[in-house]
Amino acid sequence: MAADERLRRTMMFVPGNNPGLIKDAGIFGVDSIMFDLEDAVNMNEKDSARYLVYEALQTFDYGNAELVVRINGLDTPFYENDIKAMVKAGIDVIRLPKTESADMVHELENLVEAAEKEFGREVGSTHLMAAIESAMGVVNAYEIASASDRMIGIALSAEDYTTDMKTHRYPDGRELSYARNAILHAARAAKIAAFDTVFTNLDDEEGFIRETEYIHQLGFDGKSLINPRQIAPVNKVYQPTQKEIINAQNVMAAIEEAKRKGSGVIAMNGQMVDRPVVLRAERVMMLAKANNLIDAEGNYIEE
Ligand SMILES: CC(C)(COP(=O)(O)OP(=O)(O)OC[C@H]1O[C@@H](n2cnc3c(N)ncnc32)[C@H](O)[C@@H]1OP(=O)(O)O)[C@@H](O)C(=O)NCCC(=O)NCCSC(=O)C[C@@](O)(CC(=O)O)C(=O)O
Ligand SMILES: [Mg+2]
Repeated sequence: MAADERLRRTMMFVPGNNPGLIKDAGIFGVDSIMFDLEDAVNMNEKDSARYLVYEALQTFDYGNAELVVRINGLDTPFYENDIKAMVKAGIDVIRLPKTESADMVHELENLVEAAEKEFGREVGSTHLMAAIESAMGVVNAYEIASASDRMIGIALSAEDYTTDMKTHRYPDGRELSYARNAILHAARAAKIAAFDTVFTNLDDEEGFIRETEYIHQLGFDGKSLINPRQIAPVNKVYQPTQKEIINAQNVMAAIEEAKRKGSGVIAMNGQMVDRPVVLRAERVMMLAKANNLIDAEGNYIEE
């Protein structure tokens, strides 16, 4: 699947030092599995965690999930070995933590390219994403997002970000308002995905759903998660309604008719249907398919 055609509603952290969680990470139906070599792993376990994740990538079948690894930061002694091992293992995406500038993305990209050549991987096949965890990262969000053709997304990391901003996380999320909007605009301008931050109170399901509805409304592609219990609520929020699916089907049919008539625009029930409307309809159909709401012919399946 091309990197930009994927749904990325759910990207779940899996601590790289926990063999049990690593082994079972594929059973929950998450869109992207993110093995963590950074903050979930103690300093004295950095080498063993890297080895564990490398072996897991050789051994286990994670189905259609996109495989992501969060490497250690560029200010640590670990990141070069992380990059080499993960590229050698054929990881889909490397997530750089605490990204503050385009230069950091360039440094990562150069090392990834060298590793691809060293281990016989196709140059350009390893995609990149950046976690934005500071005021400097937010200010430079667009230059980070557009720093490389390999970039598939940028993510807000609110735990470190709120610390950098000398605040903390509140239930209403107002402290994240500027960062969310800046990151979303940077991602959209660079035509890559935008991921909202983790929600760390596993017992506050209501608060989690409220936050997910809010970031869905803003336009985020999805969220970073810490636990499988968070997958189903996100998918539910991102699930299109029957009305939206039927409208999307009608849009697709209308634009086909327009094409037959040699036009890129047509009216449907008095509403203009053009390229942006079609792109939105295509995304609705993609989400409907992912939620098993349409059959192979694209017909709505009654629940
Ligand atoms: C929180 C808890 C200990 C709770 O465990 P509990 O066991 O109590 O949970 P339960 O619900 O009972 O688990 C039910 C079943 O699922 C299994 N299960 C649970 N979690 C699973 C999982 N993640 N992957 C696969 N499997 C899983 C479990 O083993 C059990 O399996 P079983 O026993 O067979 O039934 C656990 O979830 C966990 O460790 N989470 C990951 C934490 C983590 O990675 N933090 C670092 C990333 S954030 C960060 O760094 C901040 C950031 O950098 C972020 C940014 O950059 O975006 C920033 O600055 O903001
Ligand atoms: Mg962090």
